Amino acid sequence: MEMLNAIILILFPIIGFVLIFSFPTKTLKAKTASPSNPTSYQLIGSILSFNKNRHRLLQWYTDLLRLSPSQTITVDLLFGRRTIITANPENVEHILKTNFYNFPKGKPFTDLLGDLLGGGIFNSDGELWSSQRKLASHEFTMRSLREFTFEILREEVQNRLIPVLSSAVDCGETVDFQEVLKRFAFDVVCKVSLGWDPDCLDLTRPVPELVKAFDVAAEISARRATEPVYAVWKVKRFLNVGSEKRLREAIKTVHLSVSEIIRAKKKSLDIGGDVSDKQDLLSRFLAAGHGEEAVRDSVISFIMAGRDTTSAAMTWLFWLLSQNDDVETKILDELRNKGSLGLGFEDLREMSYTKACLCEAMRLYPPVAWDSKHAANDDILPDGTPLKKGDKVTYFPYGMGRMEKVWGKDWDEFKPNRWFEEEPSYGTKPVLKSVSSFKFPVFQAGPRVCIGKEMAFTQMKYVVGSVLSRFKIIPVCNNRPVFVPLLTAHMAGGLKVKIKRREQCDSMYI
Ligand code: HEM
Repeated sequence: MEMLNAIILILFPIIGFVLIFSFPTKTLKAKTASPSNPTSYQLIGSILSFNKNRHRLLQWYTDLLRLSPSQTITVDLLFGRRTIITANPENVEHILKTNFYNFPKGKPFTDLLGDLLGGGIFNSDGELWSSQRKLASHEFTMRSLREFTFEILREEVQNRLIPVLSSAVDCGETVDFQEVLKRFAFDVVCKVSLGWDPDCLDLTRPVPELVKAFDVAAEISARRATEPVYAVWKVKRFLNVGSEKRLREAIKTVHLSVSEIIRAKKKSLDIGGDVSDKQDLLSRFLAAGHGEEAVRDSVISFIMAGRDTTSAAMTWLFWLLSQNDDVETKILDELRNKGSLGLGFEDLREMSYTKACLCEAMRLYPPVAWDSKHAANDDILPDGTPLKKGDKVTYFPYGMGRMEKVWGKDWDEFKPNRWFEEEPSYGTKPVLKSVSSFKFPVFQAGPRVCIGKEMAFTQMKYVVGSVLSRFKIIPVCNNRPVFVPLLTAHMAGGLKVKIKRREQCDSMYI
């Protein structure tokens, strides 16, 4: 086996080199728009251009989409799957809603995450997806889940997040705020999904093995998609070498740990258990009679979907606020009118300015930068772009948030006011605009819209409000941070900050 590994490892780059350089490649070529010709740009055979831009795909695609008359491009790579990338809201509506059944995630996508997520809701199509969606949607509309989640948030913020930040103030430490928010979100999503507390917000303790395993598994699974030749990761997986070997080990840790938690939960449910033990998603799925493996896949999907998304959005918002004092002051004004005993559920509903800030941060830095489906049959997008069965079709929230045609000339400004019907003025209750989810598909849209959207806003408003009313967050470095996409986006190198206590803290709330 060792010998075989060595032979393939030597042969693979050679074969790759020959494949890439033995075919003529063309650089970007614009097609003239006409009714019979799609109004999209086409990149033909340009594996070299792809490779050259591999480290800056977000920017490359965004620039090309701006040049395209209908904000749609077609990438045709030699040996690769044809990919259509769109930032056009009408196309997005067609893909995510109007012709939803023609755009499943598809096997090429579910293969990438299949080892980790199995047939969980996040990684399935058809009947397998639909039955999980029905059950989960039912649970997510239940008041009991909302109350349970809010209680978890309150505990995690009051007993862990605030003390961690207070101690950083007292010691004058520099803190990686992205890491703090990630650990916070992991605790919350595990408590909601599994009824299990990983207790990882304590920065003095090493990151728990399960958290590390989730990080490794998510990162390597996502990197599979960026291999220029799709088969590379499959060969590595077959041989169990390199990153695929690390992935296999990480997935084993995740599966074993979650299975152990499920067995313990089943035992506690069998013997009656405490009622508070039964409010998490795991207990709800077990009560619905699903098998152990199906439940395991489902809860892992929820953890994956809910763990880094909220922390990514908040990390970027805190950075944007540090650059926009006037916006931060307006959030503080909104908080000033809230009760003295901490934020309540009703207070959160009224925090429309904070919600606008979150939306504006996610417009520029969406936690899920792009997302792909695969055409089940030939089709034509509303802008005239033809699709063949099997084509990869990507809608692109990152590019959409940066299109003048979608957001106007001031698209690059951080302007929460754009989310209101009218400029909010002091003393009046601002009304949020209803913005099409196909223009802002940060939570996806249509039948597969993010199931945790409301939970996410509750969590983010609660954290932003609780932190800002007590502390000023000051980045130690003034450079613009780098946005890294992967499965969920993050800030390269984290967000290193100093934290100051606000003087008026006591007069706001505890
Ligand atoms: C800012 C926070 C969040 C953002 C931006 C976000 C975004 C998204 C997006 C873009 C999708 C579609 C992904 C795809 O189909 O490939 C999705 C799906 C999903 N999200 Fe979220 N999400 C967030 C928070 C959460 C939270 C907190 C949870 C739950 C704990 C959650 C649960 C899910 C689930 C279960 C799905 C799969 C839905 C389905 O396929 O039917 N999300 N989310």
